Amino acid sequence: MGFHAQLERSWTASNSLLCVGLDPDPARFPALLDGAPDAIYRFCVAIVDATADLVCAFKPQIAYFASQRAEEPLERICTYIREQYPDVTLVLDAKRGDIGSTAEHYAREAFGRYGAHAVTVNPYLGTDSALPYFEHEGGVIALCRTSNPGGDDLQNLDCGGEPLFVRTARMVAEQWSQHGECGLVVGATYPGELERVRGVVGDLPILVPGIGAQGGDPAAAVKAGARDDGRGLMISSSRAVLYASNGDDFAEAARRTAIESRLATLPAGW
Ligand SMILES: O=c1ccn([C@@H]2O[C@H](COP(=O)(O)O)[C@@H](O)[C@H]2O)c(=O)[nH]1
Repeated sequence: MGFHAQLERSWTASNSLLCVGLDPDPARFPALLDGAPDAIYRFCVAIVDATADLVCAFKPQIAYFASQRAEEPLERICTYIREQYPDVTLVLDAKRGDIGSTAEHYAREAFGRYGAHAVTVNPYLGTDSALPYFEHEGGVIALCRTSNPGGDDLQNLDCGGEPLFVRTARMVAEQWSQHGECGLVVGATYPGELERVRGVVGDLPILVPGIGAQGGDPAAAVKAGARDDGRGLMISSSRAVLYASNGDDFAEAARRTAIESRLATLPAGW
């Protein structure tokens, strides 16, 4: 099943726009996992089990695993999500971008090694850098207007009468989408830009990080970015859910925060 069909299935099954990000930081783990064998895997699986019925997507961020030499646990976590929660979409947050011959390997990493339904990419190298991903079934989610303030440095530069992030959205919707299934990343911290991107990209899915720890307003993100049918968004929160408690109750606390975040991101009428 392709990325878009998988995501529609996830929205139907969960009635949720919430995506939980898996950004495991052992320094913030509860004491019961301190120095424990396989702590990253156990932490992530506990979070996944506690929140899977509340989310449309999980989004592991690869740097948190690679910096801990934990790519092999990440493989097992991805397999676990795919096997135990087939209704949930798996987005690998990798933000790769390189020339085609190297991008081929990034695509094999995301879709072959980790079995992601979609992967985030940096679009800066242009259309040919994305083509190797489209040799696979998975989706390509391009950075468009990132959630950090410094995103303005380049993404808001004038680009022939429109900001670069709008030009990026247009490129993905009009050119990349001819080759395969796409989406975009727009931060919840910039609802005005999110609304503008939705106006350019039609029904394409938008991954929206920036609620929770980064302070984005979930309701404003839904209002700005949801499609007419209320779908179209994966609104992502990582640290606020993962580290809701650093006690033995971390999984229950994560679930409580995920329940609140799901409610805060429910479109009107759902
Ligand atoms: O524009 C972007 C793109 C990606 N991210 C990633 O999302 C999570 C956010 O974590 P929080 O703890 O919810 O702030 C993280 O993995 C980032 O790498 C983003 O924040 N903004």
